[in-house]
Amino acid sequence: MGIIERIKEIEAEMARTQKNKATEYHLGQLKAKIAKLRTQLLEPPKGSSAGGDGFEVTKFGHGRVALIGFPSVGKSTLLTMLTGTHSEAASYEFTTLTCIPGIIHYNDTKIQLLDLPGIIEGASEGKGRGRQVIAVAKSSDLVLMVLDASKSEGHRQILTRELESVGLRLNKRPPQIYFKKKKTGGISFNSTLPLTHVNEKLCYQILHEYKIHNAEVLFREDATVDDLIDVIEGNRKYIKCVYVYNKIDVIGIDDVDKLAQRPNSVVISCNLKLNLDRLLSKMWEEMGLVRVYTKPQGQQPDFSDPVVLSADRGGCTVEDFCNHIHRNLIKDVKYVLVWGTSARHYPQHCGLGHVLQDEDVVQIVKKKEKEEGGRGRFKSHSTAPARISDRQKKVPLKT
Ligand SMILES: Nc1nc2c(ncn2[C@@H]2O[C@H](COP(=O)(O)OP(=O)(O)OP(=O)(O)O)[C@@H](O)[C@H]2O)c(=O)[nH]1
Ligand SMILES: [K+]
Ligand SMILES: [Mg+2]
Repeated sequence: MGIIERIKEIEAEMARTQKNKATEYHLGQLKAKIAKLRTQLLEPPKGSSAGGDGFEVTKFGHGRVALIGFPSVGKSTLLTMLTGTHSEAASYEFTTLTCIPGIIHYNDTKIQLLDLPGIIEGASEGKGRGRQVIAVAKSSDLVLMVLDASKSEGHRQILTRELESVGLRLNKRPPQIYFKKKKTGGISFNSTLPLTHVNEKLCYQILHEYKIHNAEVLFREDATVDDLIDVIEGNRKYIKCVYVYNKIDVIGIDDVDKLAQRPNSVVISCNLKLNLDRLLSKMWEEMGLVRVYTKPQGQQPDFSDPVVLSADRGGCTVEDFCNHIHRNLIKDVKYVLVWGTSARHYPQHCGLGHVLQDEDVVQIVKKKEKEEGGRGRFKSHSTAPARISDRQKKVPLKT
């Protein structure tokens, strides 16, 4: 029997089993069995080079966003509208057969947008190009799940299930469970608060299923069995998702209103160019990019070319900022001056651990420079600011 059939069989057994106190251990065990099989399913078949027939697209820009959705919901139309790169759109399904990258220029940053073939139920098990599409989703910083506003809400659930079954977790943060395998000592099970979903025995049983007999487990939140399995598997990818309801031109205003009020959702119409600005600003917000402008001593900051940092990827501290400019810079830095929302007063003297925020301006004071009387060797890009916000106007030239 193949892995998919075995998963189906266990799912059927779970559906048959009544949920109660007496069956919770058995159900937990079955969940762990399915999780193990799904992980097996993700491993590339023996003898094949990993991801050989995937959609290899080089990462570009400050972040990557993937368009995921059923066929003909308008993914390609949207890519063409937002990036200016043409991607063929037509009224028949599976018009797009590969991955097509475009670039969104927004807030002085470049974001790579990827158009992809439509996926359908069963994608995670290899239907259509589902596996390749999902692999691209996994490599992204944000998923835009494109939905047809006139179609059933069930599509969103089906797609979410497909993505979840391959280890993607949308709009969730990693469970607050500390888990560490040990060589000896048995299982130590602790929690910092009362648990309502998992007890010691259930935890043992799940670990037993994974043949783990020595480990430290500490629950820091009232997590579920599924959370515990996610932590044990350790290969989950936590990714943000915005639900994009396209084609609102074909539904009534009341329905548009309802969809717009759903969490993490944006309603748009590509045909009528409705609400695309809102989509872009939501996308930007969710990506959590932090633009930091460098200010050479005695000059205007360069407001056209920010250093772009991200809390999720690489971090946003002064140290991360310095490493971004040059990997050897850090050892010469004495302190930095910071203007912007992260500063308590202007300018604030900050150390390497200071966490920067979007649109901060930073001047680096080097160890040597100070001794030499502050002659800046720091690279200046331009003196003419391209765009100055009110906050940025407060940065004095002289400093
Ligand atoms: N009414 C309406 N139709 C739209 C809108 N956006 C796209 N369409 C139409 O929907 C159809 C499918 O658009 P595509 O962009 O090809 O959709 P897709 O999701 O890329 O489709 P596949 O590549 O086949 O998965 C086309 O006929 C588009 O003209 C919209 O806002 N409103
Ligand atoms: K299409
Ligand atoms: Mg398409």
